[in-house]
Amino acid sequence: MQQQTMVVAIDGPAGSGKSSVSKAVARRLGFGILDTGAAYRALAWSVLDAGLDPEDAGAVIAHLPAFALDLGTDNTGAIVHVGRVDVTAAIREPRISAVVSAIARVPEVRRELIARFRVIAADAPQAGIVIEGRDITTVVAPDAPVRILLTADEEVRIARRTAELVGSSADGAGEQLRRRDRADAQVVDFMTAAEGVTTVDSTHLDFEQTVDAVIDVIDALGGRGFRAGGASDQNAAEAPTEQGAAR
Ligand SMILES: Nc1ncnc2c1ncn2[C@@H]1O[C@H](COP(=O)(O)OP(=O)(O)O)[C@@H](O)[C@H]1O
Ligand SMILES: Nc1ccn([C@@H]2O[C@H](COP(=O)(O)OP(=O)(O)O)[C@@H](O)[C@H]2O)c(=O)n1
Repeated sequence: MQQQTMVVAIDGPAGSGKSSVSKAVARRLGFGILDTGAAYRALAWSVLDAGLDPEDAGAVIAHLPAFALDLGTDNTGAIVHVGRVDVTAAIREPRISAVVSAIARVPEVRRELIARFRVIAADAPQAGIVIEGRDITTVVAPDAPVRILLTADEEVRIARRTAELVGSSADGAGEQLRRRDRADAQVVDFMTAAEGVTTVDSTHLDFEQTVDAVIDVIDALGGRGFRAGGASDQNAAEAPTEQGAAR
């Protein structure tokens, strides 16, 4: 990862608020965003679109060279294209959530997408970028100056995710989220903070409070100073290890 681009790395389970909170944080700081989950989802979409079986790792790997991903970093709502098709909305459909973990567990897929993430982050036009996913703090950008694990209790995450869905797509959303977390956790540990990673628990925080808690961590680590001049103008304070957890 080129360090000219200030990186804020955020990991967490499904429904913890990674993409919505990251976007709001990025908007406040004038940073870009990189939603890595959107890339895995776009690959799942592309595999289905090509009529391939997402459980067939060999077929998925063979499909990678043809996978023309264009992942925007604009913090007002990153657009996702596969080739010329805008898949921004389609990749959120339950049929994609149902198969994405099978694709994301293939090591060759992870290697390829991580390489693409590094290029996108390094080429981002903004001074900084918030990269969010499952393995950002540990694998994609372990040297990022700001690394955060965003968590919330499972019932709260399910309630937030279900509230977004309408009608029949809400049915079974909780069970699907649980199943996906279980499958994903076999590949990377995103439930416990790695060394040097600050936990923000949003269980008892509303959306704005969560955004504030993340910004507080960034400020405590001197991350905001990168905004103006490309280098931190604050002394990196000792990072808090827990933020935002109401007690
Ligand atoms: N602290 C919070 N309080 C209430 N709702 C939240 C909070 N954080 C996120 N949300 C909402 O929860 C839903 C899931 O968030 P999302 O950003 O999609 O999570 P993730 O990207 O981790 O799966 C969204 O509707 C979002 O607006
Ligand atoms: N860094 C990442 C990000 C996502 N993923 C995979 O991509 C899927 C979709 O990620 P997402 O972040 O869009 O999921 P939500 O948390 O938004 O529900 C996850 O369920 C993982 O299987 C991953 O393996 N590694």
